[in-house]
Amino acid sequence: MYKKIQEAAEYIKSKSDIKPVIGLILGSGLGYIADEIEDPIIIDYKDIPHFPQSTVKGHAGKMVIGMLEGKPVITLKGRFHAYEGHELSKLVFPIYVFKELGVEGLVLTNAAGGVNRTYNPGDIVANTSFINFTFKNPLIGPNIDEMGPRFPSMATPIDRKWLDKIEKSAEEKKIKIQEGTYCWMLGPSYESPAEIKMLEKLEGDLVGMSTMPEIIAANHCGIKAVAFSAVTNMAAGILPQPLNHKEVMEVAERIKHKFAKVVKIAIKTF
Ligand SMILES: O=P(O)(O)O[C@@H]1C[C@H](O)[C@@H](CO)O1
Ligand code: HPA
Repeated sequence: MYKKIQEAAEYIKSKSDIKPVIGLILGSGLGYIADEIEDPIIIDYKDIPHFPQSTVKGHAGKMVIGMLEGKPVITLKGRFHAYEGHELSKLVFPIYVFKELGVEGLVLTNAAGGVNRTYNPGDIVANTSFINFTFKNPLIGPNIDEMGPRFPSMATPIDRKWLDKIEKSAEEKKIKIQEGTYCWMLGPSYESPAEIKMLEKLEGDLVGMSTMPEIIAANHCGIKAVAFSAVTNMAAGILPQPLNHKEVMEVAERIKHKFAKVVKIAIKTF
């Protein structure tokens, strides 16, 4: 696997002189943040050796490299989810490619359902802890020793000092960031109301179908990470209406200016 990571990284290096320090992964409907990158180099996933392909609406399948907030960044407009049928190790392939390219900080974003009843659609919530309700792990298989140890710690999944700086700066700009525990579910069906009741009892605050595998890989290979949810809907059963991906995309679109500000603060404060 390490050879494949190196080959992907070599291809990306051949396309851009920029050495990215921060990686961004943009969740459902959140890809617009990459449009603000200056002098962007855009690479199709299909051209990168061994890279998986995006199959979900709102995930463009393009890598964008350039400068944002004065820092060199590499961005994925579109991530990989287990429900698309990707092998679990493929979900985190880009994180290892980032590491190989020299990335030190990772900003993850996702669209999520609000389990915590104090949230509202449109809120931004920093993911401060994670519960794995898939009982699967992207590190299953031979360990990539060049990337990290067989048994990495998940004691501090996100970088608390970095998040403190982001929250302080957001507060000064009157942007509210809440905190919560993100529950990783497999999807692609949204949860049943009974599952959401279970998550509530277990003190989950957000529910989604991504992000945690990327957090695990970042912890494995020693990249500092922060993660933010756009609460696009209240989780199943909290409100009477059924959920749909169109609504998820619409709410992500509605809060795009606020969400983009948070991502830019994250880049600036790293
Ligand atoms: O990639 P993210 O986690 O932002 O996407 C969420 C989870 C599903 O892919 C989709 C469901 O609407 O949005
Ligand atoms: N559940 C799972 N994933 C999601 C949701 C949800 O309610 N909203 C956006 N992504």
